[in-house]
Amino acid sequence: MAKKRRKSKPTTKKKSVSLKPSKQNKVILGSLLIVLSIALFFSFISFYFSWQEDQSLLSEFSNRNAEASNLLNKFGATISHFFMYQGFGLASFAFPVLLAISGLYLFLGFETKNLWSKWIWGIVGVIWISIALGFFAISQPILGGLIGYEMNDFLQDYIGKIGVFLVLIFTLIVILVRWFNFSPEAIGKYFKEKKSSIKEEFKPTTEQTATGEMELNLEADLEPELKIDTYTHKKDIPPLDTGAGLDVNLPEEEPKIDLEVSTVAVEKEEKDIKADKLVKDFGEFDPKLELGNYKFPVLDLLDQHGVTGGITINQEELEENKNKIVNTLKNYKIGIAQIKATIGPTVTLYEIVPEAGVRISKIKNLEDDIALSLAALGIRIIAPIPGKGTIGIEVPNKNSTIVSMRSVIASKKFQEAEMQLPIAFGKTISNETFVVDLAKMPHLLMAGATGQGKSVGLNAVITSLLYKKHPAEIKFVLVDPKKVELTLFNKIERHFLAKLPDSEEAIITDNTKVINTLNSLCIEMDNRYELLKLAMVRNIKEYNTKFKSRKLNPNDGHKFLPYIILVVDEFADLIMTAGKEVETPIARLAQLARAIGIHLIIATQRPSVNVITGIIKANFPARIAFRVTSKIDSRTILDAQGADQLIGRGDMLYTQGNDVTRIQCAFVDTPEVAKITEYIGSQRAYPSAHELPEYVGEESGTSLANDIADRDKMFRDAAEVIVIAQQGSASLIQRKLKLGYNRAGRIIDQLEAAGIVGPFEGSKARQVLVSDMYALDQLLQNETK
Ligand SMILES: Nc1ncnc2c1ncn2[C@@H]1O[C@H](COP(=O)(O)OP(=O)(O)OP(=O)(O)O)[C@@H](O)[C@H]1O
Repeated sequence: MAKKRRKSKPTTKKKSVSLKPSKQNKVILGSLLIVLSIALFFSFISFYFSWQEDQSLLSEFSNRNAEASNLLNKFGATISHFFMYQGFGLASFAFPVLLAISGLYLFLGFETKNLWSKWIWGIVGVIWISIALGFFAISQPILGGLIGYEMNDFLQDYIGKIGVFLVLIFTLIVILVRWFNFSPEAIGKYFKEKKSSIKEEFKPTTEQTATGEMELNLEADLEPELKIDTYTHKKDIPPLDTGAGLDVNLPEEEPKIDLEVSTVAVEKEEKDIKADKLVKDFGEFDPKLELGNYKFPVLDLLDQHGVTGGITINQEELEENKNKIVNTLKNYKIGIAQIKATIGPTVTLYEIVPEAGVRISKIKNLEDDIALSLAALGIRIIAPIPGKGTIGIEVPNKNSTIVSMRSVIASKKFQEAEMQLPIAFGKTISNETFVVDLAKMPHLLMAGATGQGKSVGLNAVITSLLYKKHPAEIKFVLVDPKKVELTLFNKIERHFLAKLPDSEEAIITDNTKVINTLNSLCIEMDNRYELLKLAMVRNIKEYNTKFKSRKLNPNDGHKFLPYIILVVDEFADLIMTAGKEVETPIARLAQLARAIGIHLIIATQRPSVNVITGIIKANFPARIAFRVTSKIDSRTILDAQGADQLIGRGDMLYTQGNDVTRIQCAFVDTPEVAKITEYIGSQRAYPSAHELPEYVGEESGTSLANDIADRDKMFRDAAEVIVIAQQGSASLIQRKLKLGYNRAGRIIDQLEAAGIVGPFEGSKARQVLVSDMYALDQLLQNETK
C-alpha cells in the first residue's frame, strides 16, 4: 500500500512547463518599476522640503480631506517617511535608482542575471552611507535616517567614536575592493599611466638627441614585461667593439618584434573592451529575438493516455511471482537469502540475494526454467546487477501501464535538466524518468523489429526537444524514406527544419536528395570547424557563448550556430539503394560532427550487419534496441543479448558504453504530435526553413558526351555485366559491382553515350544494343583507334 501511495506522486508535478515571464510581461513589469522609481524619486525630493508639515498627516492616510504637501500627496509623504525618516535618510535615494535600473533591464530585454548583485551591493552601500551620515552629520539626523542614527548610537556605546570611525573606514575599503575591484596594483598602474602620459609630453625633446639615447628612452617607455624581452634580446647580440658611444644601440628589428607583440595584445584587449561595452550598452546577443514572441508548446497538448495515478500493481501477482521464483530455485537447490521487488511500468524487477556459496552462473542457466514456471514471455535475468551485488529477474507485469509523454515532460527531472539537448525517453524499471543529453551521446542508433515502437520513440525524441528548445537554437534535417512517418513535421518547416537551398520539400523522401543533403551537412561541418578555429574555441557551446557576449564580429562571417539534428527514419532502405555514398558521409559526420553541434539519430527495422556496419557501429556509442526477433539481431545492435526478450510496445534497452538500461519508452500518439506541430506552426515563423550550404553533386553523367577519358573506372566491367545479362538496368550494375545508386546511374549514361545500351524507357530496362562479348570488344577497340 505504501508503495502505491508513493507511486501516485508524479501526477502532482505536472504543472507549467515554463515559468519564465513572457516578453510582454517583462515589458509591463519593467515599465511598472520605472514608474515606481520616478514616483519614489519625486516623493523623496519633496520630502526634504515638506516633511515637517506632513508629519502630522501620517496618521490620517485614510482621511480623504487631509492633503499633504508632498508632490505625491499622502502616498508620497507616507512612503518617504518610511524610507527617509524611519529608514536610511539620504541614502534611500539608492532605491529609486536600483528600481530604475531593474526596470530598464526588464524593459529592454537585457539579461537579468547580474541584477541581484547590483541590489545586494546597493543595499550594502545604503547601510554604509546611512551610518556614515549618522556619524558625521550628528546635528542633522534626518540625513542619516533613524537607522543611521540608532546604529551609530548603538555602536558608539560599545566601541566609542574612534571605533565607529575605524569600522567605517574598514567597511569602505571592503566595499571599494569588492565592488570596484580596487587593488594596490590597480592604484600602482594608475600612477604609472599618469607618469607615462607626462613623459609623452616630453617626447619631442628626446627625439632630437642621439640614436642611442633615443632608444634608451624607448625602452624606458615600454611596459615592464616588454622591457624584459628587450633585455634578453640584448644579451644575444655580440658586443660591438667600435664606436664607444653606440654600444647600447639595438638592431632595428628588435624593438619592432616587441612592438608587434604589444600591438597584438593591445588589439585583443581593445576587442574585449569593445565587446564588454557593447554588452553593457545592448546586453548580450539574443538569438531568440527575431522570434521573441515564440511560445513553447504547452503541456495540455499531450494526452494522459488514461494514466492519472501512478502504477497500480496487483499484490497477489507480486506474491505469486515471488513464490514461483523461490520455488523454482529451491527445486534446483538454490537457497535465497533475500528477495525484493521493484515495480516498473511494464516489468517488475525481482532482486535476489542468493545464499552464500551459490554460483551465479547456475542461476543464469535457469533462465528458461524460471520463464517456464512463471509462464511469462520476456523474462530477462541480469546476473549480477552491475554495482549492486544482487541478481535481477525482470518479469513483465500482467497489465502494463502506458508511460505518457505528458508525464515525462512534466517531470521535475526533465523540466530542470541542465542539458544542452535533453531527451526524455521514458521511465526506467524503478519508475524514474530517464533523461539523457543528446549532445553527450553524441549520436543515437535505434533499431527494432517492425511495430515495436520505433516511430513512437523517434517522435518522443523530437517532442522532447520541441518542448525545450527555441526555433533559433535547434534545426532538424528529417529523412523519411517511408514517406509517411514524419510528414506531420512539415508544419514546423519554417520554425525548426533545415533544407537544401533549391529543394521544395523540407522533409527528404528521395534517396538522391539524401546524398546531397548528407554532403551538404559535411560542408556545413567543415564551415563550422573553420569558424571555431577563427574564434579559438573548442566546441559549439563555447563558440555560441563567445558570440552572445559579442566577442565575435558578424562581419568576419561569425553567426549564432543552431544545433542540427539529422533524423533518418529508415536507414536500411538508404544503405540498400545508395550503399557507400550514404555510409561515407554518415560515418564522417558521426566521427567529427559532435563538437560543432551536428547530431545524428538513425533508426532501422533491419538490424543486420550489412545495414549496421562496423564503421557505423563504431561511431554510435549510444544505441537503443526495441524488441527484435533473434539473439543475433540483439547482438548486432547492443553487442549483448536481451533485446529478443523484450515484450514490445515501447519496451526498450538503452546502452551507452557498457551499461544496459531497460526503459519503457514514453508514448506519444500521432494526434498529439499533430497538435504540437499545429501549435508551433500557427505562430510567427522565419521567412523560410534554415538553409544548408549548397552542394553541387557530380551529376555530369546526364550529358551524353562520349568522352573516353572521363569514363568511370568500372565502365568496362559494367558493360560486360550488361552485355552478358542482356539487360540494361542500373540496379543490375549496382548489385553485381556493389556500387552506389548515383555511380551506377552515371555509368548507365556513359554506356548509352557509347552506344552499348539504348535510351531511358521509363520503368522498363534499357535495350542492350550489343549482342555479345565479341561485339563489345570490337566496339571498344574501334573507339580507341
Ligand atoms: N511506448 C509505447 N507505449 C505503448 N504503446 C506503444 C509504445 N510504442 C509503440 N506502441 C504501440 O505499438 C504500435 C507500433 O508502434 P510504432 O509505429 O512506433 O512501431 P514501429 O517500430 O515504428 O513500426 P514500423 O517499423 O512498422 O514503423 C503503436 O501504434 C502503439 O500502439
